[in-house]
Amino acid sequence: MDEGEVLAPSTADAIVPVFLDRKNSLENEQPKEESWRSKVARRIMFWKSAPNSDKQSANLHSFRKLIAMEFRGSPFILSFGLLAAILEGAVLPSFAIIFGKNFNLFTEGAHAIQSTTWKYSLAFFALGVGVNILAYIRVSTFGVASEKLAKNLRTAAFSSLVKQEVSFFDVQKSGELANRLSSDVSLIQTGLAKAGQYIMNVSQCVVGVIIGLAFGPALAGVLIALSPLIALSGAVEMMQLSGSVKKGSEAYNIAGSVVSETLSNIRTTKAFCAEDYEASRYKERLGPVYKTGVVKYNKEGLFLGFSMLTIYSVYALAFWWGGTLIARHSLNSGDMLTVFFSVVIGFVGLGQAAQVWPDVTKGISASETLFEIISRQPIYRQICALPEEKENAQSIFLEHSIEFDHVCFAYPTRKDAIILKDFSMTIPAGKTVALVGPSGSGKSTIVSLLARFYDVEPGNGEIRIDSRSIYEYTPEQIRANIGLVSQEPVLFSGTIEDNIRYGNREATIEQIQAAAKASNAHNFIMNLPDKYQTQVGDRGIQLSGGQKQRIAIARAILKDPRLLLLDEATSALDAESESLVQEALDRLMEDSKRTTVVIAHRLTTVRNAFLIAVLENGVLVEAGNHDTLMSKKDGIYRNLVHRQVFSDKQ
Ligand SMILES: Nc1ncnc2c1ncn2[C@@H]1O[C@H](COP(=O)(O)OP(=O)(O)OP(=O)(O)O)[C@@H](O)[C@H]1O
Repeated sequence: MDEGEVLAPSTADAIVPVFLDRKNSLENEQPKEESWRSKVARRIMFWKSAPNSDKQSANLHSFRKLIAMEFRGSPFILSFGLLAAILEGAVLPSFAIIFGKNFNLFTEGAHAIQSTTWKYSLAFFALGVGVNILAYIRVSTFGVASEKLAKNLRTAAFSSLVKQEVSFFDVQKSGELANRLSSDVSLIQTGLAKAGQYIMNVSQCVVGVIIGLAFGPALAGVLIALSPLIALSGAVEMMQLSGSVKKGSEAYNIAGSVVSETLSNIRTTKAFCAEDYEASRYKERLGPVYKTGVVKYNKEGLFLGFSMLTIYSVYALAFWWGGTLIARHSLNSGDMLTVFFSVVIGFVGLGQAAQVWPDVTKGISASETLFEIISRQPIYRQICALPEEKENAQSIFLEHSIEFDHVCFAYPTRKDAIILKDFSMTIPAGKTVALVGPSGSGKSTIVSLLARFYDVEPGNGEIRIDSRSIYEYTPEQIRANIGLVSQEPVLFSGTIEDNIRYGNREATIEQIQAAAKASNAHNFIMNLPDKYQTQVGDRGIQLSGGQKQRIAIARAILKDPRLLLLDEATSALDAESESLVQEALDRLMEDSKRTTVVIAHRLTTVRNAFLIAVLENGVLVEAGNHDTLMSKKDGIYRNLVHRQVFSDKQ
């Protein structure tokens, strides 16, 4: 196979799946003749989710997956529930048979009533006991199965979500995704629970109609012929109701956004004394919710009344026709009542089935969007090395250098804005390299490319680690060797110990304390009432910026990474915190096995770096150590340093 050859997904038997939607750039790619490329035979494979051609087939597909998932999870429970639902549905109209027979008995005189009526009473009681047991089995089995399904779906969706590439989250709103896990799964859960009722109702309808036809086809036929009328009135009522409910919830969603926005930004609201303003904004948006509610209840009353009128009209006709048949001796009174009640109970079942059907379909369509998340494969660039080369790549990491070779990069969401322009730089292993330059010049972008948060498109330059393309490693292999401390240290709710342990989940408490000591965090932690067991609050809100930063550094120390990425780790701190954090960082950078890329706003913190790279608008404009760059008359770095010294003095 030629170097740089691209295999179609069907022919590539990739070791690691690769996902990239960059057809255009591929077409333009001109593979360069480079010696490192000949070291490994490799293939590039591209994968893209096949678009769903047809909504209905997608729904059906998701439904099948859902059922398969459910049966895999709890085959016994659900089969048992299904059987119970069918039997329960059949029992309900059967009552009409006993009712009809008992009625006929009442016309046969006192002796017959006294000697036989207890049998019918017993039969009624037996049906009651049967329905009781079957209803319990149906509700509990479908309920348990739906809980189990919800748990499985949430787990699968969440683990798929966290595996997606970073650019996925640039497009998708995290709130919306979280909402899917909550509301879509609830819809599916309700759908499944209601499916039990639906099956029971359908069985009730079928058995009711069969009994009716068996006992009095002439009457049952008329009732069945009128059933579309009942169904139509019920459907109109349902459509009106669901339309109003949708409008109501849409109106409330608009109002509800004020609540979530205000509560999540409560500090800003308070700082601007905007509590009353927000309250009145909420009240104003609740206006349409109220109006929709008024319309909804008026319509509900009107259509309920209309549907009741239709039902009673059908009853009236049925009794008139039933009476006529009795008068003609075509039907006895008991059978007339059996037919009437069994068919009516059947219709009631049909009506109830129609009512729960929207919940079932909502569950099915929610499963479609959820399965989209579950089955989505992350898109990233991967060059698959031969197995032995791959193994080698994992065991040796960053022994020589990192090279950026004519890298051009634009973010996937803003393809027309080129952030890095023909950027080349070599970072020797074991050294500290600083990136400086004005805001927006692309410093953090370089860190993101190293952490494989984003990938450089083929043909737009290369990033190499020890002369091997960074894309021969999987993102996980790279990240396992990286420690990232960012400007905004992110802590998770939990204890301080939990947060430091994030760097190495196998670490002992002694190792955690050693890391905290090295990051100058141990002393402040020991002064807290619960020490390492102190809860840091949501996103670490109960700690100061400097404290959070030192915990983030302890986390990075515990990981003991080969490559340390410090993205303005001290910029938001006061002088005292900064010196404590800087001290911790210096200690972390000291390790001769560790390579460090540091972005620093304060240039005093990077003067000891082996190499300082100055960026402007994504272009490397200067590079060298502090002394070399300071010796350059009118040098950009020199000017930046002078400007900063001047502003510090002021
Ligand atoms: N996820 C993203 N999607 C699209 N554009 C982005 C994204 N992240 C950054 N950018 C853009 O890339 C450019 C470079 O940003 P970058 O964060 O790399 O700059 P920087 O030099 O680190 O800036 P600062 O010193 O302010 O952190 C900016 O114009 C920014 O708007």
